[in-house]
Amino acid sequence: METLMIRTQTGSYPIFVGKGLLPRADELIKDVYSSSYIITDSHVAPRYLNELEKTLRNRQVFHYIAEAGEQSKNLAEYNRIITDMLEKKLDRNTCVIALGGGVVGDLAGFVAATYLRGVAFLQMPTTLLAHDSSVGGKVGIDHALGKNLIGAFYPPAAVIYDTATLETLPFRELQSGFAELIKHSLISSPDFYQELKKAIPERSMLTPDAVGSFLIRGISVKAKIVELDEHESGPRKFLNFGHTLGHALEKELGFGTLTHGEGVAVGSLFALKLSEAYYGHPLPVKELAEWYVRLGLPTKVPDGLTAEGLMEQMKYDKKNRDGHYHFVLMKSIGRPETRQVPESLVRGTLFSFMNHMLTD
Ligand SMILES: NC(=O)c1ccc[n+]([C@@H]2O[C@H](COP(=O)([O-])OP(=O)(O)OC[C@H]3O[C@@H](n4cnc5c(N)ncnc54)[C@H](O)[C@@H]3O)[C@@H](O)[C@H]2O)c1
Ligand SMILES: O=C(O)C(=O)C[C@@H](O)[C@H](O)[C@H](O)COP(=O)(O)O
Ligand SMILES: [Zn+2]
Repeated sequence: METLMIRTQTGSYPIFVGKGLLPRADELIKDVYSSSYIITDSHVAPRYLNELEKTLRNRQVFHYIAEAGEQSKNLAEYNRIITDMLEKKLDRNTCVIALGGGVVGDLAGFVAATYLRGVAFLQMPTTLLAHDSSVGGKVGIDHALGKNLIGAFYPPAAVIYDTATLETLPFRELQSGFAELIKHSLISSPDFYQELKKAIPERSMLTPDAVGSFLIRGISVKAKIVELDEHESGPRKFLNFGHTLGHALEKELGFGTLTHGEGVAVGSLFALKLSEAYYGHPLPVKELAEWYVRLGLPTKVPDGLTAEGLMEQMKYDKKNRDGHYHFVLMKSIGRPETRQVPESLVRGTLFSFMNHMLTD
């Protein structure tokens, strides 16, 4: 097991990473609560819920199983969970445990942040993508008008990441999580990016064991940025690289159609194209696109979407200010910057991005 401590101005918490941690959850959770309330989903529950419940046998343990998928990250599901907790008369000495991927983590975290004005929260991630989502305290739900528009910063008391759970992850979810790991490499260092590309050049090499060796590195990139700027007034925005278009694609296609990582992959290519247009020098867009193709990740805006629809949707991005688009751009790999980008440049680059193959 490896342990990373994340220390911010508002507190600190451990991130435990290793195989076989699920049965050790009770030992790793230091505090004792009157009740544990596990929030999980319909794919994770049959595999891991029983195992977790058994380890928490000394407490009153409840669970809630949401339908798997992004469609559950909304106000209706949030309301059902809060109602269930209230009906069970759970008090403030309750610990909400998120057992699952980023959807469960974001939803359960928002429940924990708001139930009786806040109760303890624990993250137990089970997807590769959740190496990102379980760390840093961003919790929230989607609104019909856009992604993650309702939420809070609410750090967990601990993250317990049993990487053995990645063995049962569908391959598409491994690809999706890998896109966020690539993002962590892109925003941090050309060396990390090249090492990752060399180790996992294509889909047949993308296995839980292969990514396992880079997990701590990815988590460390995230943790260091969060330590500097927990509430996203500055450098934390870099973690949002590729998300402006990515989130718009997820929403416009209908939540759950594209995985989050697939959106981030296409969004990252667009952000690089926009960076080329903004700075006026070439960047390795084709190289990244070719890597995504070998990994089986998308590189294009899916058919059926319009540039104007996406321009409109990107207006909901939380980085924007005073009606202007703000993007995370890349001067070169490992050198992200947040910039206000003129609407005409965003529109022109988007039209061209939608009408040309990057890999030609
Ligand atoms: N809070 C943050 O900082 C942050 C960061 C990145 C992404 N996110 C959010 O995370 C969400 C995406 O997370 P995700 O990709 O983990 O999606 P997810 O939670 O929907 O999980 C993906 C799929 O895998 C299944 N699954 C999970 N663990 C499994 C396992 N071990 N074995 C078999 N199946 C398993 C789930 O049931 C689901 O069908 C998005 O809503 C995104 O916005 C949040
Ligand atoms: O932790 C962050 O900060 C991130 O931006 C990480 C992203 O990968 C993640 O998808 C996050 O949920 C996006 O946040 P949002 O503020 O753009 O909704
Ligand atoms: Zn993300």
